[in-house]
Amino acid sequence: MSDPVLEVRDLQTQFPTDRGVVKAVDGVDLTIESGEIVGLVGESGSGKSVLADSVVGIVEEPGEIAGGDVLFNGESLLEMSEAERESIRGGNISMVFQDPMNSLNPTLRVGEQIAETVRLHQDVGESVSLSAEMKRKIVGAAKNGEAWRRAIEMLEAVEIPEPDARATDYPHQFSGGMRQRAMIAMALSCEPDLLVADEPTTALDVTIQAQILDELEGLKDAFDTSILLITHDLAVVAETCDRVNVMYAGEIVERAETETLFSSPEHPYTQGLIASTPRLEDADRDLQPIEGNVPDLIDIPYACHFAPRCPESNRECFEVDPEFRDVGEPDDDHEAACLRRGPEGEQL
Ligand SMILES: Nc1ncnc2c1ncn2[C@@H]1O[C@H](COP(=O)(O)OP(=O)(O)OP(=O)(O)O)[C@@H](O)[C@H]1O
Ligand code: NI
Repeated sequence: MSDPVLEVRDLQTQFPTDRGVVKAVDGVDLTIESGEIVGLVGESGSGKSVLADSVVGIVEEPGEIAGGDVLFNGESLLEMSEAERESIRGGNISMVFQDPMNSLNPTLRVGEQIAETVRLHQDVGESVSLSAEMKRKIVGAAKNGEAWRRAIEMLEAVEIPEPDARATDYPHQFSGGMRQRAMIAMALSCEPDLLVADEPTTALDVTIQAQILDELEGLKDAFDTSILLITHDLAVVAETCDRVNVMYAGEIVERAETETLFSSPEHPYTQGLIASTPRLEDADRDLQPIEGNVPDLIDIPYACHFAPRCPESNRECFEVDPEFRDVGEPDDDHEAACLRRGPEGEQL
């Protein structure tokens, strides 16, 4: 089997502060195989964005990766020279954010920005990973020597109506949904192997959100891009992802295929998240919020970070670090890090 597109190993990302070291990512493992959409879900403050930033190499100073590794197509991003990392960031890994205004330049026409990305990052003639149809279009555009043409094709690919005309608009002339599409177009214009999308639809209304997620799935196939999709919205995960990682207070606590995770969640935190989420199947059921809050990530003094909020925790949970164990059906590839779960006899 080929290397996974992304392999995060025992990653630690920390921020020194006056009050102590914030361990925002505290020993995370995460893998994305080629062609997968993998969800990363968890409450606000659990470390999802810091994990995403670590993967893309844009952790804000004075934050730093204090341990572990990030492998991209089998190669350590942390061992590369800054120049090599830059080149990967420019072409092989792209990121989209919640607020497209952070990525779009307000003073440049949308088409120009995408064309600029095309010019900077890619020799279009060498593109190999696209679907035949997309390739015909794009290579066709390249033959005309027109990054601009390609920018329009990209806008068309993300279903911006009248892309020829809209390419000459400035970002503020686009609706929120169109800006988000434009940003996705820009991110995909360099044909990345991996797209890291941090809450890409959170600011949008539900209908537009659903359309964009649909498109993202289509684009994943057309461009052969794997996606790490970060959200605190379980409904988004349920609709879009192949597999899900649940993150809590700097750690991954459960991972499974999406269907499995929703039909038989194992970790008490995941169960709590699902029980507190309104937009899943049986909308009528009573919502049960998880009591308490995500802890301050400085020096959490107990072993399982969820123990104080967990309805099932006992003394061991505060004292013994929970390792990942297989849970659920034997062939399910379903793991949870909870002392109270796992094979009979191993549970505390
Ligand atoms: N620059 C920073 N300096 C200090 N602490 C930080 C910094 N950036 C993030 N953190 C801390 O890291 C923790 C994780 O934050 P992060 O933004 O990754 O959470 P999140 O899961 O993405 O939440 P949300 O769903 O609200 O986006 C938080 O406790 C946050 O305060
Ligand atoms: Ni975030």
